[in-house]
Amino acid sequence: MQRLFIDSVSKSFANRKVLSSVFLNCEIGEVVGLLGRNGSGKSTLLKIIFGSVKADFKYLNIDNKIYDKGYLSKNLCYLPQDNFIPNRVTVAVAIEAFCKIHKEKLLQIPFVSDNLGKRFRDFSGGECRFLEALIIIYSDADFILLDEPFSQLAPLLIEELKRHVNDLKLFKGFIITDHYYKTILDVSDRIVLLHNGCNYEINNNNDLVLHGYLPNLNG
Ligand SMILES: Nc1ncnc2c1ncn2[C@@H]1O[C@H](COP(=O)(O)OP(=O)(O)OP(=O)(O)O)[C@@H](O)[C@H]1O
Repeated sequence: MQRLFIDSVSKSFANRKVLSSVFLNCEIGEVVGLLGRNGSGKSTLLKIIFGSVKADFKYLNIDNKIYDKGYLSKNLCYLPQDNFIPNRVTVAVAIEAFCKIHKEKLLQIPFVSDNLGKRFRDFSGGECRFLEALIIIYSDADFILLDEPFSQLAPLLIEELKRHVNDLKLFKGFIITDHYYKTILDVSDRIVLLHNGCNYEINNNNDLVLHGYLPNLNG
């Protein structure tokens, strides 16, 4: 079975423990939603899996091989919180760099095929985010990490992006974090919450209240 898991993750910044013995796993065919309050360590955890931040300790296993940095598996793609495709690059060149296996499907999306020759600097912030997210979702990697893919998108594009994640999860495993928590609840097969440096499996809204993510509106 194709599976990514990371275990025993601990990470401190300047003596402040952000992650403490965290576990997260993802299989092909599932979307794992990662929730947590501001500063709970969601981005740090994704960066540790990808390999751009070094953990104090971790055990990372992708398809039964141990990795120090996930990107070395060549089977992991990551959408960071900030734009990552340089402004002068065209949509066509960016697609060429990331997408071969699912390229034809990506080119069937009108907003993509209509704008192949345009550079990223010619799009609005939300349009850039949408395109970057699509390119990562349709990349060749089996495991996809998405850090706030919905954050700059208007409702129609959020719905469209959710559809693409759903279509591609036949071939891939996704770990997605965002503060649009209802969208995360909609698109995910299971939810993991980071709180006080630890991971919690979430089964319903009450669990989100219990672990301090949602306010308790019943007093
Ligand atoms: N390079 C760094 N140096 C020092 N502290 C850092 C660094 N990166 C992250 N932190 C701290 O680690 C904590 C977790 O940050 P992280 O960005 O992972 O949180 P997050 O859950 O993604 O937050 P948000 O939802 O607000 O984006 C924060 O308190 C942050 O200030």
